[in-house]
Amino acid sequence: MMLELINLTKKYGRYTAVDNVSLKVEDGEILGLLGPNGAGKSTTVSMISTTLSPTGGEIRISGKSLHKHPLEIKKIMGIVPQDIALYEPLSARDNLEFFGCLYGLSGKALGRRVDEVLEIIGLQDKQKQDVSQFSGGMKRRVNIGAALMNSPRLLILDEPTVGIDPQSRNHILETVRRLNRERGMTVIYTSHYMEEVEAVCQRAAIMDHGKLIALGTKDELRESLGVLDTLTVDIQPSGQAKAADIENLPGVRRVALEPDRLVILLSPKEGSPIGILDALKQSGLQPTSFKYEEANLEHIFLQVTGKSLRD
Ligand SMILES: Nc1ncnc2c1ncn2[C@@H]1O[C@H](COP(=O)(O)OP(=O)(O)OP(=O)(O)O)[C@@H](O)[C@H]1O
Repeated sequence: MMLELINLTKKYGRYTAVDNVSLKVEDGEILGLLGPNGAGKSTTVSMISTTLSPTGGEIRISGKSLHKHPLEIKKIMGIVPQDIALYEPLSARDNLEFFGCLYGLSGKALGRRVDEVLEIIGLQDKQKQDVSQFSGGMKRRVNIGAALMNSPRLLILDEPTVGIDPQSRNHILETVRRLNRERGMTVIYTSHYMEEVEAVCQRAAIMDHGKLIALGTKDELRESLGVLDTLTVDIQPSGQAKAADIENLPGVRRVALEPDRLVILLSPKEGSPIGILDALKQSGLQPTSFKYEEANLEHIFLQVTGKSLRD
């Protein structure tokens, strides 16, 4: 077990920003931390990175209490904060060297690690340029590089792709996947972008009003929350469909009947699209084509928080 939060709580006066959150992150896992603005994601991440101290509860990393062993544990963590913290007049290489020194590296070992990290973040060609000349996306990559200098086993990224160009964004997503795949790095990834979390993370934790309200793989969340999938079936315009008949099929929750199309909301737990298509054929309808859309994280999020992530 890489990380365990046990009843983690943070209060500001009477306001509870993180409310009794418990969760476990396995070794080698990428966990997405999702939530609308003010949900408590950054506060949670700041407690894990020791920049904030909890009001209650406990954080364990690799089985050890963070409160009791902060220095030892910080050696295995890399934190990429939301705000970029670099020395603008220095080059990318000098910035990485600086962070390496903070982690106690020096001499040849430092030089080697800087080369490795420049390769990981894909900025070997630009290593001599001052960071002040970099785009937002390139600065973000150097920021990630700084967190990688001590070869962390647990990497925590707080909204790493906000407001950057698509090329750097793709590079960052691929870097996270690569670090996880090739080095078995455990990653916590907070984001507003649902498709990023779907593309990168094995599980997602959804927070709202300081509470953890859902946790699991996309399929687990769909199942446990009863989120509905959508089956759209094109039918011969001459076919006679009766909404009532279709609504009685297993798993069907709602049917919209159009002259040449049926839109069916289906519980994946209780019914299958194949079963419905068969039943439609048997009742004399002729489906000409169909589209099945599984509920994605965006739908799941909307259902559990009642909000869209990009409000
Ligand atoms: N120092 C503080 N004093 C009082 N309230 C605070 C303080 N810091 C944060 N909060 C409040 O705690 C809540 C959680 O904030 P947090 O930054 O953790 O949310 P978040 O999920 O990271 O949102 P965002 O995506 O906007 O960063 C917010 O309502 C915020 O206003």
